[in-house]
Amino acid sequence: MDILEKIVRDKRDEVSSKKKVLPLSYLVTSPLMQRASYSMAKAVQQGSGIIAEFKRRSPSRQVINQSDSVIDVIRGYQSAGVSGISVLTDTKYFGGSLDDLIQARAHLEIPLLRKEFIIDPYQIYEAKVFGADLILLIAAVLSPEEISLFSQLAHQLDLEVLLEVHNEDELKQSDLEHVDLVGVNNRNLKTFEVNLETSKDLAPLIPDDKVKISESGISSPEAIHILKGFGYKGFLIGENFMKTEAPGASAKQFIAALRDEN
Ligand SMILES: O=P(O)(O)OC[C@@H](O)[C@@H](O)c1c[nH]c2ccccc12
Repeated sequence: MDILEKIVRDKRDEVSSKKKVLPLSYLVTSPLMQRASYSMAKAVQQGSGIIAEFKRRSPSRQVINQSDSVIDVIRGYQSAGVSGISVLTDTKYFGGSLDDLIQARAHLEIPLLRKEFIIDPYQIYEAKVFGADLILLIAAVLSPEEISLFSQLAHQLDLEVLLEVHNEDELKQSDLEHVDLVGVNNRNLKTFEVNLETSKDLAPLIPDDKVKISESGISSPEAIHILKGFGYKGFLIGENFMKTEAPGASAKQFIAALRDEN
């Protein structure tokens, strides 16, 4: 069993326990379901394009940053001029939580992505209630039918959809009708290998009406410059900022360097 299969197996158990404690009917009737959302698709096209991630640890790197609080980091990111924020909500493998998402929401006026392994509609309602503006759907763990159903549900809840792919087959098999942004993950979630060529190779296969996002392993303004040449508008960056002393200040420097290049 590879790591992705393990994560998904644990996620199914987690979701089924949660439903017993907080039934879907409670989420659906929450007044928070009516909250207006920010558009990541618009934000990345109008701003720096950087989507900065709050990430304490990951299966490929046990300690990235265990000391900074979510509020300090995302406030720093926001004032650095990022277009949006991503918060991991998986606890077992990434050390995140829904509480991180709630805290982030309370301090942000820019789009917020719930970074999660979504395998059940329940988690999409959760994303809405706990403050996200968009959800991630990972093609490697969903059937084409699930991608279609989950993305329709997200739109009904006024959430945008970022569909993550990392090869041609995943892209071709996916129903993109209700997908707003297509993210190419440069990290293979099964082997953890990172290769920016993945973004370059898949770029021409992504339909023009989808906002292109390049995810993972991005550590220099030069890389962004190259990816922009392939049509990418958004850039999801976690470790490169989180592993430094001051993630917000690092993001600020990075964005200043980007502007200098243009
Ligand atoms: O820390 P990085 O290499 O900059 O990567 C960020 C983000 O792309 C990565 O955390 C990620 C991309 N897709 C995911 C799916 C699940 C968990 C995490 C991820």
